Amino acid sequence: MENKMLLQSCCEQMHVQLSEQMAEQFMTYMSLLLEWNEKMNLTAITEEREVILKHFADCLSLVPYLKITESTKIIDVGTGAGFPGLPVKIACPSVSMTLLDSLQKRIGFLEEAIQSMGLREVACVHSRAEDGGQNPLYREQFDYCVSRAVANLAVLAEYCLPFVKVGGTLAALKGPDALDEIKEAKGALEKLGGKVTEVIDVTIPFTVLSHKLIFIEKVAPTPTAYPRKAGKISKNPLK
Ligand SMILES: C[S@@+](CC[C@H](N)C(=O)[O-])C[C@H]1O[C@@H](n2cnc3c(N)ncnc32)[C@H](O)[C@@H]1O
Repeated sequence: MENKMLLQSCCEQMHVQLSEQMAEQFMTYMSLLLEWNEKMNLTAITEEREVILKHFADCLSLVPYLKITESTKIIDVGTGAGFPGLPVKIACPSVSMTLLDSLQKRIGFLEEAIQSMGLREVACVHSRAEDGGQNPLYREQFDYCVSRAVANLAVLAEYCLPFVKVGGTLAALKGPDALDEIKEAKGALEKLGGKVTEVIDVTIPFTVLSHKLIFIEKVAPTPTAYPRKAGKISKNPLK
């Protein structure tokens, strides 16, 4: 199946609205991703079909579960080459999206991709989550924090929940061990002001691949002691 048709078909199956313009933006994103990937390590996925299924469709599986308004602000922590933040932004153009990563060279790629796709209201931030979460510009400023493949849930929650407003949500794309991670993160979530509200199983169309979407509501402000300084969080995860 031709690339654009494959993406459109995935979106139909996942109940994601995809206009012709959005489909074109995804094709631009894919070309740039594969071109830049020859010069720097952005993704281990190098086949176009796999990019569509394992990156684009995988990330777009979040979209039907997000409550988007004209003023929704989202941050993607540990975005890498823009996943899941850029697919979400393309599919939900009204959101204000912040893409945060600690690696400067990935930010260079993101800036070119955003410009080439003509996206507005996307900010790229070169920062560790540990620093960004203590910065008043970003702390408790977002309706959603989204994240994929960055850390186990106890560590991820400390990276991400400080960015989320009370009443907002951390949405994490997780693999098959998600339920064990939730159990292990129970104490961390309580300390950080988070509460798991929903876990959804998703199968990526045209594949046997599945993942879990974990939704964690921010039910109380995160104490100012969190996030702790770089290094401390992953060495000594909250219990
Ligand atoms: C395995 S990659 C995943 C990238 C992307 N989320 C995806 O799903 O393709 C992990 C990314 O998280 C970033 N990262 C790891 N720890 C981080 C931290 N403490 N603060 C900010 N970014 C971090 C890395 O630089 C890397 O780009």
